[in-house]
Amino acid sequence: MINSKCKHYFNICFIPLSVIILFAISAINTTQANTIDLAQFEEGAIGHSIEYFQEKEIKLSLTEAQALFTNGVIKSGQSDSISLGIGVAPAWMKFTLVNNSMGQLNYRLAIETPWLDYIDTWLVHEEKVVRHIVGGDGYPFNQRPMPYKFYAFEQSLPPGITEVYIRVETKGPMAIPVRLSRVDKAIIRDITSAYQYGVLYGIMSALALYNLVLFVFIRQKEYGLYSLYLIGFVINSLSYTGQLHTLITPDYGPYFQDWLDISLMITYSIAGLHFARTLLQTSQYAAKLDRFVSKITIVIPTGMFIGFIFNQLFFSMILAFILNTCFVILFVAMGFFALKAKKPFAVIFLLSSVTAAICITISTLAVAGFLVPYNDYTFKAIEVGMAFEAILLAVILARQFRLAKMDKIIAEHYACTDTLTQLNNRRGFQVITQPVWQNIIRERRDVTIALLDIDFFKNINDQYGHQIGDKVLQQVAQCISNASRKGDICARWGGEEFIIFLPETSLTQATKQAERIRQVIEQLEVQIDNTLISVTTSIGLAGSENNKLNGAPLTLDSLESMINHADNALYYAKDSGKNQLHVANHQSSQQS
Ligand SMILES: Nc1nc2c(ncn2[C@@H]2O[C@H](COP(=O)(O)OP(=O)(O)OP(=O)(O)O)[C@@H](O)[C@H]2O)c(=O)[nH]1
Repeated sequence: MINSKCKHYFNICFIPLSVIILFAISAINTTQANTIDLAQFEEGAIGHSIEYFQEKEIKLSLTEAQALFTNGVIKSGQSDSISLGIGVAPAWMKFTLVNNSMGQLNYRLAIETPWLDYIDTWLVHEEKVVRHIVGGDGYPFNQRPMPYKFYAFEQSLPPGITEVYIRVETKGPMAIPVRLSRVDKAIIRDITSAYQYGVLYGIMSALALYNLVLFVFIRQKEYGLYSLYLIGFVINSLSYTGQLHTLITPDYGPYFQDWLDISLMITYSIAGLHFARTLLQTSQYAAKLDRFVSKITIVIPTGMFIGFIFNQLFFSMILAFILNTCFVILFVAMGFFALKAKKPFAVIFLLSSVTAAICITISTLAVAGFLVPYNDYTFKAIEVGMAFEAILLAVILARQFRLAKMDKIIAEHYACTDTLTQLNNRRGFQVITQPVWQNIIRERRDVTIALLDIDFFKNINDQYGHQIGDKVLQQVAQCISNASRKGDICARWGGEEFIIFLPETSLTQATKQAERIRQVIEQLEVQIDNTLISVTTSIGLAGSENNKLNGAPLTLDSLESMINHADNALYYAKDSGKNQLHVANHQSSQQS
């Protein structure tokens, strides 16, 4: 017991731990030098090589900033991404590039967060400003240094020393991951990145679409919410990685883009939380948590909307970050509660949510420049984690779908089966015979109905008791089933009465068949302790000859009248002394 529990928890922790180790290994490739020697530098984040300070109140000119870099209090970058908080004063950064070769070297400089509003870069060579590059998402797309998802520009660096000064001003999070790459390397990285995002978004979009189709046809909430969650995440990811604004909303301006970013951020969180509530049915065993989740998805968006009305981006942004953090924590919490309540799929859900939480934390810390190094792997950890989560959640939904289908099949089976005899019940008989009947009419075939009733059954009940009566019913049903042909449809019609539907059988052929069954039952001996009980049956038969019943061609409605004819024939058989077969159409009886 303990072992299997340990195994469960080990499973939950193993994959997230592997992910952490992977990222820790990837962290080794970081830049440490203060001055960058281009002969030994092809590409990478250069936060460790940056010196920086923040403006106090007055906007500084380049000359004033240069003076402060020489005489003022400056800090050295301690991580790959310089991170200073949300809504803080503009930052100045400086680093030095050394080209010891004889010729020009082509490099690209990129700041890989798309939400920095105003970025100015000055390249100073031999104490002269050789280029001033203006950009940031505060500018329309066509005014940016290059048509790229982030602030980026390319430059031929002459032999000697080039000092780079960057000023960044933004209302959003001041996370500044500066990356320097040789242009050829940057292009290869762009292509690789496009493929990686293509695969990630492809998987997630396919899952979203598939579940959307399921939702449209099945109308079960969790499929729709899951789909919304994934679509929301993909669009949000496109937006915060700058790709959405490059492709669709390039010229809508920073105001639109900022509000779109935070709206998308909460959309997928809300859909995700409601999806988890519905899937895990938390209201049944974690009512308080469930209510909290519901409330938070109403209160925070309302607060953000009020912030929007009063144009308080900072306020709404903080609320969006709170909701996003709650989303990660609550997802895991719901998984734990579900595991405690022994809900099906809780282990898989917890595994997926813990992995996603770890990956989201890795990406957030990497961009914030805290503990986790900033690199391609750590920046994309969030997408990898979410894709992993999306696949596991899809597995849960698929298994749930299969179980629901099996439940339906089982329910249908029970609805159509007589529990005592395991033959079809009246409903089962109607369900099964309906398509066969249609086929018979279409193909102008013959069919016969036999109604069987156990003789003096009340006496058996009275003499031996109801339980023994049940046993007799079971054995008679077994006899009928065994003696019938493969295509015949047998059912318990009610009480001690049975019906057999004999397709492709004319009345003449069926008479022989029914007589055989009557004889088999007559020979049956049900053993109760030391007593042997014998029973007989009376049988009424009605059927078609040359696809006609009483001279009229069979129609869709003739099944009911054929059963009525068989019932009348049975009555006649009973009335004529029982233990005999009577054929309705021929108005004659056949005495055993
Ligand atoms: N043990 C048992 N008895 C049942 C069940 N369903 C119906 N019966 C009994 O079957 C008996 C049918 O009695 P009757 O309709 O008088 O029929 P009969 O005694 O067979 O008389 P004839 O049909 O005229 O030969 C009743 O006593 C019912 O209670 C059942 O599921 N189990």
